[in-house]
Amino acid sequence: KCICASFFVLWLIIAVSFEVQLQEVTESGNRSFTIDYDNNQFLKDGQPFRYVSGSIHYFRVLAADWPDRLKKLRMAGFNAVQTVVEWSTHEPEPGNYLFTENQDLENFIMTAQEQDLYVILRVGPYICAERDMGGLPYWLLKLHPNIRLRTSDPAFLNHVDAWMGVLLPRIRPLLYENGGPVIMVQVENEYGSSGLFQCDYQYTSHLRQLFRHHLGSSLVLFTVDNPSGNNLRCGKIPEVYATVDFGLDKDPGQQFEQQRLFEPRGPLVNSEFYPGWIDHWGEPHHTTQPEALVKGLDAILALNASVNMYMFHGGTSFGLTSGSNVGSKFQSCPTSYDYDAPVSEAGDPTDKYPLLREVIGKYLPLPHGPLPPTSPKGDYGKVALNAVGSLKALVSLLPSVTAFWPQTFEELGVTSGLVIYSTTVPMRMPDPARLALNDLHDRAYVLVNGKLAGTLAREGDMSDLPIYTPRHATLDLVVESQGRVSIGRHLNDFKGLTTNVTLNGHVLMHWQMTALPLTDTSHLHTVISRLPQVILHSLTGTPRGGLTMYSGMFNITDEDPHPLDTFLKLDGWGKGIAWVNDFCLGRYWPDVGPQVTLYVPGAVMHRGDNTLLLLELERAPCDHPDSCFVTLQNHHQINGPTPPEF
Ligand SMILES: CCCC/N=C1\SC[C@@H]2[C@H](O)[C@H](O)[C@@H](O)CN12
Repeated sequence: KCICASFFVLWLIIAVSFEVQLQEVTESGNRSFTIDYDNNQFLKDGQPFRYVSGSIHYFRVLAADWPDRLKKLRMAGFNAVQTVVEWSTHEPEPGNYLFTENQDLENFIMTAQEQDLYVILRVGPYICAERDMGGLPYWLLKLHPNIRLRTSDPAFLNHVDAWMGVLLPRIRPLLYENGGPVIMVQVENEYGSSGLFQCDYQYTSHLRQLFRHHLGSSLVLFTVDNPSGNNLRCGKIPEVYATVDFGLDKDPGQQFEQQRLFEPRGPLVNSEFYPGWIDHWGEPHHTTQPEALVKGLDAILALNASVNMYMFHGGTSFGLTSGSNVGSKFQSCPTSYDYDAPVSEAGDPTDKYPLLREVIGKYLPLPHGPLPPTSPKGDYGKVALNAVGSLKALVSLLPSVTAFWPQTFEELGVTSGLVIYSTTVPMRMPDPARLALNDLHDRAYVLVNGKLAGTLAREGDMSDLPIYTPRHATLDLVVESQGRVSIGRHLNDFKGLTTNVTLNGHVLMHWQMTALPLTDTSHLHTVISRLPQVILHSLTGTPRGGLTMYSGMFNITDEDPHPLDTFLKLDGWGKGIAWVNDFCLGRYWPDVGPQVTLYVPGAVMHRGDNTLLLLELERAPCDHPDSCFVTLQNHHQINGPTPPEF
């Protein structure tokens, strides 16, 4: 009798406990994801939950490859994916919203759910991420030249409200409580840590209210800041959970002590644990040792913390979307966003991958199944190229603008690409005359009467180029944007000639400006198709083959239903932009590295004839037709030699 009574009491306790938990979950008939401040943990449906997340940015991977990359994240033992949402990707021009194909954010989120992953969204509006202007659309500078970005400036907030009024209603149905995988949403990005030196609490509080209005009151909102100095003091938003970010060189215990100063209770969270770091053109590729990475992750997980690895898979800044930084000098970011991540830019598991799965397996149940293999790569060999026209000849077919003073890219309505600024030297100058661009953003090729006289760079001395200018000489400045600064006080990084140009101290006026927006090839195709009219001009822009368009064809006869990923090797080429079919692969600059190949996803090619287009700005190995080629090879080279003089 005693035993029966004990069993009954035990059963009763279990039943009541289960009922209480079920009550929590189904009280409002919804699922729940909350913070348990009493036990310093997350609760999912009332049960303790810890996430081990990896960052994959959907806009740095083709939609065709999302299932593969997300599956690799899950099979590595991670249970969540984190991505930033890039405003400029979805609204390239005011009111022009893109949410399809490679910009189909909802599809990415639902694909993650299909791969048994929760989703953590960092919706900005500012995201940093080494993107052009930190993900903010360039047209904010066009519409409001004096705008104060990332503040409560109405010129900024009005557009933020409109953008979030489009984005957040798309996200609400995908929240965990509504049946979707989205468990948390981040407000802004490192607001206290990204060198703004302004703590506009009106701005950050406005964002909190805006997010609550669109996403409801129960969603976990969070911020992230580097936990040094006063960062968290400036970045913490009342009623929004503060998390930190730090790399494997830091002691997790000490870093989380900083978080505890602002969140005395609640889960420990490292929102960005780095397996690599930012690369810049002309610097060595940053890497970390697998053992150190695993040891660092183990130490974080042993503290029962939740963590996101930034990046799990970095992918590629296709097109001209990569940003830049301004430290001691201007530093532009390469097209590859490999980040020495556990899954390489081309989507292959690295030697870090199995080690991470092993350490995560100490804390979370691992999915069963074979580890993903390295995918085969295409070796399509040499592609012969021919010059199709000098840039100057091509540009002569485009509409231009005249103005007294030089205008910026933004004033001309150019997101990214080139602007050719032309003027006539008004008077006879002593030879040589000193050309000064004063504030060049970012790189300029200087031509006098159509002949290259020199190159000026923002990271160099742009204020003293000796040139020989006959009377009434034509001065052309081919100016390239290398990506807007993505962090800090230089975020409003206007591109082009942002101040006056002087020659021996004389201010040059009366400029003709021709924009060459380079976001896709449809524009260039139109121009090139009118080639016969410009064939009279010299085919190449400079004696070394720079400032010239080159085109070639390659045929893919794989029996494979689709072409294989491959890598574009540009031996002997200098610096430029490459397209395959109508897809802009991005900038190349093998002259300075560290990447000397461009990743070419199989999804941008097709069986049969494919076109390859290069806009080469500096030099081409085309003195002889036999040497004028590039190679599509089966391996990537992203830590190539960096010349000391760069
Ligand atoms: C204290 C300076 C912190 C700068 N933050 C960086 S540099 C690399 C990474 C990415 O930009 C990421 O988008 C940022 O959130 C954090 N971070």
